[in-house]
Formats: sequence, structure tokens, C-alpha cells
Amino acid sequence: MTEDTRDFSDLYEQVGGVLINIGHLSEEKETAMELAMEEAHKHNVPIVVDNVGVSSSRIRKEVANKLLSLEPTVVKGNVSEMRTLCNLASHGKGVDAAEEDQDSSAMKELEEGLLALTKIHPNTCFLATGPSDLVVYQSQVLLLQNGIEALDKFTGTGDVVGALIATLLGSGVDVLPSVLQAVSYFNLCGEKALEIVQNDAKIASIREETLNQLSLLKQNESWQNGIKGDWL
Ligand SMILES: Nc1ncnc2c1ncn2[C@@H]1O[C@H](COP(=O)(O)OP(=O)(O)OP(=O)(O)O)[C@@H](O)[C@H]1O
Ligand SMILES: Cc1ncsc1CCO
Ligand SMILES: [Mg+2]
Repeated sequence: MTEDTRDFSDLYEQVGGVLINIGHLSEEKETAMELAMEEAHKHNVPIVVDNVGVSSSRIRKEVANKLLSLEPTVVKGNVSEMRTLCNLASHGKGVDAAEEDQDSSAMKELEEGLLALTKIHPNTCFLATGPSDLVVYQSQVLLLQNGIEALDKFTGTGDVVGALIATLLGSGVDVLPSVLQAVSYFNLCGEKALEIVQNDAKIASIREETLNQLSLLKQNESWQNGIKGDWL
């Protein structure tokens, strides 16, 4: 909502959760993000950090590591971005993940990399998104399987997932259920959207219907029955 540090004292009286997205980075924003995290801790507000584009520049990696050291509640990114955070080779370009980083051996390597990170950062939950979504929190590992390919074809899907996680955390839901439900809810919105627009499976139609479903899917009280995933 803001990058103006003068806003912080008023906003922290109101917010339940904070989302820090490094997408549009600048030197000034780097300072503002660090301050936002310090203030969040003072106000006991949970923090989500979205490492947008971290595979594509040295500065982003430095900033991401700095923000990680300030103990966010959740750190997320696509699988290529999360490989960079683990110091694994990443094929991500710009804000996009690469297919080479999504196969099963790459995912196994990422799982091990994230488990190693949780040893250093036991208070942070890590989420790597893609065709399968890997959640690593302390020694728990969860692989989620919902979603549709089109969600990787338009930009901003990961941003929405970050916002949903911050919303759930901010309303008092525990860390792991917040991440699990946010990812699964969004991906089930995509699945429902594809079902609805199947005769018009153009990218903008799927995008629009996925966004519509953000408010509609929850009207089905048993939406959680559609969640697919396994504990590893
Ligand atoms: N190939 C796919 N099949 C199914 N679901 C997918 C696929 N790719 C992405 N998703 C889902 O889309 C959402 C966003 O994931 P993605 O990895 O594209 O994030 P991102 O690259 O950070 O997004 P963006 O940078 O566009 O905001 C996640 O919920 C993920 O599970
Ligand atoms: C938030 C943001 N900033 C630049 S691109 C982008 C969307 C990719 O996540
Ligand atoms: Mg994407």
C-alpha cells in the first residue's frame, strides 16, 4: 500500500499483516522495506516477503537476503526465485520461473535447500510456487498440486498469492494453514475459472474469471475438499 515511511505509524495501528514485494525495487524502497519489517515486529504484525525477480539481479539477491535476516513470517517466490535464495543454480529470467527448475530432481534439490534454510531461520515458512507448490516450515514439508498452467502465463499470480497469505495471517490464522489455504484457494479459483470459460480459453478470459472466483469460490463451504497435496 505504501512505500512512504511517514505512513507507517498510522498504518501499523490498523493492519493485521504486511506484504513486502520487492518487484519494483529502488534504493529508497530497500530502506523503507527494512523499516517496515522492524515496525512490523514492534507491532507483532506477521510479515510476508515476496522475492519477485530475485534470480535476475545481484542487488535483488542482496536485498532478499537482508530481508530474510529480519525474520519474516513467510518468504515466497516461484521455484526459480526460491532456488536463488537457497544458493542453488537458477534458470529464472526476469520475474518468470524456468521449466528446468520445475522437474522432480530440481524440486527435490529445492526441498533440501529450503530445509537447510529453515535450520538457520526456524521462525520462517518458505513457499516455492510452480506446477507443484513446495511449503517448508521447520521440519515439515508439504507439496501442493492444484492449479492450471495458465496461472503461469499471466503475470501477477504470485503477487495475489502473497496478498492472500498476508490476509490470512492478518486475520489470525496460523502460519502453515495460512500458506496452505492461500495457495490452494487461489489455484482452485484457477481450476474453477478454466471450467467456466472452457469455450473461450483465452488468457484474459481465464484471468478475469480467476479473479471473479476470488470472491465466489468461498461461497461453496466445502471448497477445501478440492485441495490436493501430500506431506513429504
Ligand atoms: N504450471 C502450473 N500449473 C498449475 N499451477 C501453477 C502453474 N504455474 C503456477 N501455478 C500457480 O500459480 C500461482 C503463482 O505461481 P507462480 O510460480 O507463477 O508465481 P510467480 O512467478 O511468483 O508469479 P508472478 O511473478 O507472475 O506474480 C501459484 O499458486 C502456483 O501454484
Ligand atoms: C510486483 C511486480 N513488480 C514487477 S513485476 C511484478 C509482478 C511479478 O510478480
Ligand atoms: Mg509467474
